[in-house]
Amino acid sequence: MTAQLSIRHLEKSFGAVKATNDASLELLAGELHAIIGPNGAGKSTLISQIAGEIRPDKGQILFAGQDITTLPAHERPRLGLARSFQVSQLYPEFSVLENVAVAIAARERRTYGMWTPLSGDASLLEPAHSYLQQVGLGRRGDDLVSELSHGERRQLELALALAQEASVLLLDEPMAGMGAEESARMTELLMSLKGRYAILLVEHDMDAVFALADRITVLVYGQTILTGTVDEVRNDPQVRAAYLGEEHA
Ligand SMILES: Nc1ncnc2c1ncn2[C@@H]1O[C@H](COP(=O)(O)OP(=O)(O)OP(=O)(O)O)[C@@H](O)[C@H]1O
Repeated sequence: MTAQLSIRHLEKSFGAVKATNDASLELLAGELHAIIGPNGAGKSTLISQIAGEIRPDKGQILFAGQDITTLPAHERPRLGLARSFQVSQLYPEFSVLENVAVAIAARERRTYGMWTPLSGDASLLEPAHSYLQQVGLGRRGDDLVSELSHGERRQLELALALAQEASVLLLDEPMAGMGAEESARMTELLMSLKGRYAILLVEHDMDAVFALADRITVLVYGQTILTGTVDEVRNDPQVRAAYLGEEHA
C-alpha cells in the first residue's frame, strides 16, 4: 500500500538544537497515527515541516508518492494535506457558521469583499453547516466565535480543517488546555472521523492517544525511536524508560 505521507530522515536544527534529527514515519490511508514524545522532542517542528511552514535541512516528505519537501505551505492543502487551524486564525466577530463559510470560499478561491454578504450564499452556508454538524457544533452556527468555550473553539478549528476537503489531517494537540469533559468530547469526535481521513495526531493526553491510535510513533530528541501499535508502544522498555513512566504501563 502506498503511504499517504512518507516522512524520511527529516533533520532540522535551530542553532545548536537539533529539533528533528532523523525523524521518519509512514502515514497510511485511513489510519490514525499518533506522535508522542517528551516536551521539546520535536513534535511541533515535525508537524510544521510536514505542513510546509518550516523547511527541513535534510530529508524528504512524500505525499501520495509525490515529493513535496520544498512545496510552499499554501499549496499543500490543494493536494489534500490540511493542518488544523490555530485559534488566532478564527474571526471572533464573525458567526461560527460564517467562519466555516470563509474557509470554504478560500478553498474554492472565491473572493469576498466587505460588501459581499456571506450570509446569503447557500452554496457556502449549507456545506458549512454540515461541517459544523460533523464536529458537534450544529446548533452554534449563529453564535459569534467570541461566545464559544475553549473546547468549542477547538471543535471549530477541526471543522475548518474538514472544510479543506483534505485526505490527510495534521492535528497538533487538539486537546491542549481542555478539561476532562472537553477532552472526552474531542476524543469521541476524532473517533467519528477515524477511517475517513488519514490523521497524524500530536497529543500529550495519553488516555486519548491510547483510545484513538491505530499506530503510535515515539519521538525522542528529534529522532523517531519506534513505531507500533498501542500495546507494542506501551510495553516497549525503551519507551517506558524514555517517556511513559509507570503510570500508563
Ligand atoms: N523557532 C525556533 N527557534 C529555536 N528553537 C526552536 C524553535 N522551535 C523549536 N525550537 C526548539 O526545538 C526543540 C523542539 O521543539 P518542539 O516545539 O518541536 O518540541 P515539541 O515536542 O513540540 O514540544 P512540546 O511537547 O513541549 O510542545 C526544542 O528544544 C525547542 O526549544
